[in-house]
Amino acid sequence: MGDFGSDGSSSMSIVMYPWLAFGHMTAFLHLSNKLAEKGHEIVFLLPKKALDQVKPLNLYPSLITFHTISIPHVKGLPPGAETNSDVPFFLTHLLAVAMNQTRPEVETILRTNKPDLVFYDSADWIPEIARPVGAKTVCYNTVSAASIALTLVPAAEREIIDGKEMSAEELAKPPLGYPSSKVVLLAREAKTLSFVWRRHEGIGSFFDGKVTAMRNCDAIAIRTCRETEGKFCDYIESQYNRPVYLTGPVLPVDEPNKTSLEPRWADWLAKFKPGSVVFCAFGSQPVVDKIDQFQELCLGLEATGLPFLVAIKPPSGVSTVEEALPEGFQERVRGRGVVYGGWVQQPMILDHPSVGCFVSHCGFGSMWESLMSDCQMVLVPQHGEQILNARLMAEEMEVAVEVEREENGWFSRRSLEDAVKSVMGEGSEVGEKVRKNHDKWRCVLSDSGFADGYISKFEQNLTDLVKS
Ligand SMILES: O=c1ccn([C@@H]2O[C@H](COP(=O)(O)OP(=O)(O)O[C@H]3OC[C@@H](O)[C@H](O)[C@H]3O)[C@@H](O)[C@H]2O)c(=O)[nH]1
Ligand SMILES: [O-]c1cc(O)cc2[o+]c(-c3ccc(O)cc3)c(O[C@@H]3O[C@H](CO)[C@@H](O)[C@H](O)[C@H]3O)cc12
Repeated sequence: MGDFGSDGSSSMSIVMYPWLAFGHMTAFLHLSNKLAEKGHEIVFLLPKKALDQVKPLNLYPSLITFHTISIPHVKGLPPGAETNSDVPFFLTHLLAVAMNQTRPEVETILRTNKPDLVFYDSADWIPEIARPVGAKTVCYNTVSAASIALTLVPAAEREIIDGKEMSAEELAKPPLGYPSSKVVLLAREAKTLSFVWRRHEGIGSFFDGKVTAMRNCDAIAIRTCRETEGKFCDYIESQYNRPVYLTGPVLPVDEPNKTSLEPRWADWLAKFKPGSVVFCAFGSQPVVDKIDQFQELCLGLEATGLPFLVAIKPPSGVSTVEEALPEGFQERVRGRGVVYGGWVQQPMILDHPSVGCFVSHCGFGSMWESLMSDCQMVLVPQHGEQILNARLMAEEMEVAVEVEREENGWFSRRSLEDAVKSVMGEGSEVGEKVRKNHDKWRCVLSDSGFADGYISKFEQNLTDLVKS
């Protein structure tokens, strides 16, 4: 490599400051590992509370240094809230306000470290404080290109009259030039997008923040690849007139000395036949909010007759998953079904030989992990972005089955049971089709040169950017 970096060394010095959500921090850390593997130095900014959970993912402690940031209390947030997991969805904007208040601390860090590059996704003021220290900025998006293309491009701007909420039809309308008729939302699903354009005092809307973040950076990066989302990436590039760099899937590789699956899950899973267990996980944030929908999920899995392991946050109104379980459920499924409210090692569970099906909320991280796994996939997306990821997987790539919902958005135990049986049942036509397509995609994505090729190209893009 040529010489680059402000001090003329051959390694770049990078600061990362992801949005205060585990799905984002985890994705930024996986990318940090890939860049550290190439010899670059990273200072990773995160809230204190997140450190214990994120630290074990650091594969290069000598090159990736964590720096904890104090997240101030903002009126209206639960006491001690530091990440999205501590905050109900409708208060997320207050967490963004709190993140904005960390600006002076981050500014000091940048002045001290004088990095070559700063990566961020939510803190749209990063370019203003990075430029004076000579750093280039990369707005790194850990969500699908499709979800950015549908709502977060200049052409998706909406005129909000007197703070009036938009109709579902208005929310569902793709922006001019949007490149897909399949990866779209039904009107009832688009209601979950109303948060995107809703204005909040002192901070504007989510749309304003993201558009500012992408307009002001030196380059936009997206955790995706051309093979799955090329047309969406081209659309974003044309909308922002900024270079769009792709990192590829950026999944953690199997390390020879990696930690093993917790014995309690390894031992439990070992009791079942290969490929027989249904693993169900809904990401790092509480997503199934209503207790009756939470119970329907449990009852649907019970009805499949298959062994199952669920990792999910409790719904609103209760503090543990046990309190939310349907009556008599634990007794009925004892020995073959577990619902757990804590953190599990999802990638290792997906890798376990006994696990044959993944019921997922289709967060973008989970989407990549499931594509790389051998599991059959059933999708139960909850919010706009996850619904778009699900459409990409079920409609464009045809590698998964999405659970059917009723007009009011409700999914029944029966529809979940049917979806699981359709992919797990022997001789099922749908099951065969998605398995075949999934196998093809896994082959492409797990080819030894595929992910490495993306990272090498990405590193070259960064090098050119720093030198420019
Ligand atoms: O118990 C758990 C829960 C989650 N995880 C990991 O945490 C990550 C969760 O990320 P996901 O993207 O799937 O889902 P989240 O809902 O947490 O993320 C959210 O923010 C990031 C976006 O890219 C997602 O699309 C959005 O849903 C995955 O890598 C998953 O393996 C665990 O390892 N254990
Ligand atoms: O729900 C969403 C629908 C959609 O069309 C786009 C997005 O984009 C993002 C996003 C996040 C980060 C980026 O760098 C770009 C886009 C979404 O992010 C999620 O927003 C939630 C509300 O603030 C937040 O709770 C969650 O942590 C984010 O992952 C959502 C949509």
